[in-house]
Amino acid sequence: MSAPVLELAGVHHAYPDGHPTLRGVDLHVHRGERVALLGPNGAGKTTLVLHLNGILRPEAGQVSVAGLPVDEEHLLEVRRRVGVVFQDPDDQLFMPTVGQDVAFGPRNLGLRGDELRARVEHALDAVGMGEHADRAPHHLSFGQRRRVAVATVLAMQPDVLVLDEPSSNLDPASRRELADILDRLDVTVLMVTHDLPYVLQLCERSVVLSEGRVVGDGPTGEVLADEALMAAHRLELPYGFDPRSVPPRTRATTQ
Ligand SMILES: Nc1ncnc2c1ncn2[C@@H]1O[C@H](COP(=O)(O)OP(=O)(O)OP(=O)(O)O)[C@@H](O)[C@H]1O
Repeated sequence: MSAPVLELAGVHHAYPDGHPTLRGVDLHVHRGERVALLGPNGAGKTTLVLHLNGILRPEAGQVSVAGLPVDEEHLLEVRRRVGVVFQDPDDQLFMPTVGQDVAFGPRNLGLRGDELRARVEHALDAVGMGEHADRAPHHLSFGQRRRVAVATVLAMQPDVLVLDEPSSNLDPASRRELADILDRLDVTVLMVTHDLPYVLQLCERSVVLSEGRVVGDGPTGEVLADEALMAAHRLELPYGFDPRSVPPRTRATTQ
């Protein structure tokens, strides 16, 4: 089996106020996997994500991406390889047009001309926004802005796409459209979410984080059917939703 594309080993973290957030997290994600990171409010999910691209550093333990330690020396390469789509697309869109926003990252990598144009087109097409390259991001709907935020990350051709609450604030149609888009992408995914039906649809594996520790990790159908685990960590499926009624998502991982 090849080295994991994401690896956290014994990761501890506390914010400057001393509040401990991660208490010895071990997590391996292999290429091709789609993993949901679940857990109650305050479990440490966003804190964990911020360790993947070096915004936060562990007090103890190691984080590595595609075999590279997340440290000062490897930061640029790590940030190319892990693309994080934050919850608010407006944190990621700041250029006058959609096309310029999507071009921003690859341009910083040195791409120019036809190569840059092709990269932008491909990323916008992947999220169904190819027709909108010349529009101003602030003229788009929230759902369209979230898709463009995904495209800004895809344009970097990351090894891992990390999504923080991808379905939040989307109407049902936009939620479904984004699920279809994510389902078609051929990239390793780590998705932080409270939307458990989304997880059943998109992620074959689920990891449960609670009070800064991994307390569950397994096939999504099994994790969500574990009533004791779910109740202990404030995870609730919509009323009447039976995780066993959804066929388990299976994907071949390239290991
Ligand atoms: N900048 C900060 N300074 C101090 N404490 C923080 C900071 N950011 C988060 N925390 C605390 O760290 C803990 C973990 O927060 P985090 O945002 O990682 O949780 P989460 O699992 O992503 O929660 P949610 O599901 O609500 O988004 C919480 O107790 C939170 O109050």
